[in-house]
Amino acid sequence: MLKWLHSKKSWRWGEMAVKLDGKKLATKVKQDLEQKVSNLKQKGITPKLVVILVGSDEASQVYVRNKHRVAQQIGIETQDIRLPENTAEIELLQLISKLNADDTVHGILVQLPLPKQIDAEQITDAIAPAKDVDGFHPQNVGHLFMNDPRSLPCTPAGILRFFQEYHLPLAGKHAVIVGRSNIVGRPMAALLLNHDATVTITHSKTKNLRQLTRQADILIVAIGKADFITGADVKPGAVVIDVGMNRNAAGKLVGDVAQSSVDQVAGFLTPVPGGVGPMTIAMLMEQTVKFAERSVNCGRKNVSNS
Ligand SMILES: NC(=O)C1=CN([C@@H]2O[C@H](COP(=O)(O)OP(=O)(O)OC[C@H]3O[C@@H](n4cnc5c(N)ncnc54)[C@H](OP(=O)(O)O)[C@@H]3O)[C@@H](O)[C@H]2O)C=CC1
Ligand SMILES: Nc1nc(=O)c2c([nH]1)NC[C@@H]1CN(c3ccc(C(=O)N[C@@H](CCC(=O)O)C(=O)O)cc3)C=[N+]21
Ligand SMILES: [Mg+2]
Repeated sequence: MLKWLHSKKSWRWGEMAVKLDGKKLATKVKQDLEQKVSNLKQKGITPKLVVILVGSDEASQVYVRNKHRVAQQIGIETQDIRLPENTAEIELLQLISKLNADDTVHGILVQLPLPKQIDAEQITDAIAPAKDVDGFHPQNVGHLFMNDPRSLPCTPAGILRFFQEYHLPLAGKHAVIVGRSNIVGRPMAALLLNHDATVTITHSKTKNLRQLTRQADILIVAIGKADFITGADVKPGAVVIDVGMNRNAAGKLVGDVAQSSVDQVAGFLTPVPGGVGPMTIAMLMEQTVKFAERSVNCGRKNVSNS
């Protein structure tokens, strides 16, 4: 269905961009996963994801709730661990070490951002690479950059899935990424490079950033500033991926892209909500199931933390 949509489409002036429908694609991913989970359950294995949330950040609570809801739809077991804002780093490290050693746990996710007394790097380093569903552990980051990925960060993985589903070519395309965070911009760059795109990474110190975005065949925007990219910054026909999640003055969820103006220029565009967000969660589920499946292939019931 989505494939058909794209094959009939070529971009023309004055046409609106094709919407890259993350909600729909996530539903498809989830249906495939339901089958895989049911196969695993017949072998006596229930995929299990543990999500840890420290403190009471409001946006984080919404995302964590969404993760549990989607897991439940698919049949993935989740454990919801809430810790107070003033939790000490050592307590969180001890909890992670316990979960690393627990053979019934296939994936561990510590929701970011963390309160300031906790060093996020210490925490990502502590999660066993084989249970690192976020792909944030330095070992997994290294594998990704060496084009031998073991665990992919969910947001870049979800974005890649759009290109595959809609048959949008990557090889030789100029991809410009706005933002260089460890969770989106940097791993996205590595993933696109692995797929033979020519990648430019831009950030707050970049000079003439909008001259670069206008050259992009593929534009990925992940900075956290509403309406940062407008139609004037986009090459006609480009694929534009809006990763941003911002609340505007009216309390409405908006991305980093001025959607109505970019819609007139881009060939393809992800909406907010219903674009990258649902795909991020779908990829988290997919990774959890993969880790659980690997535990079967190892001839044991569960993955060890080595
Ligand atoms: N839909 C989803 O699944 C997800 C959405 N998000 C959303 O994406 C957005 C980005 O998140 P995240 O990557 O964690 O962001 P961070 O805040 O960690 O990083 C922001 C990046 O944007 C750059 N930046 C900030 N302002 C500008 C500017 N004016 N011009 C150019 N670059 C700028 C920063 O540059 P510098 O490095 O120089 O400071 C930095 O690299 C947020 O809105 C977040 O909520 C995030 C993860 C998943
Ligand atoms: N360890 C860790 N891993 C993450 O993957 C991680 C994280 N920390 N911290 C925060 C960011 C952000 N993130 C989102 C996930 C889902 C939606 C999502 O479901 N968005 C919906 C709407 C949600 C709403 O209505 O507010 C949508 O775009 O349609 C958004 C953002 C994961 N992140
Ligand atoms: Mg979205």
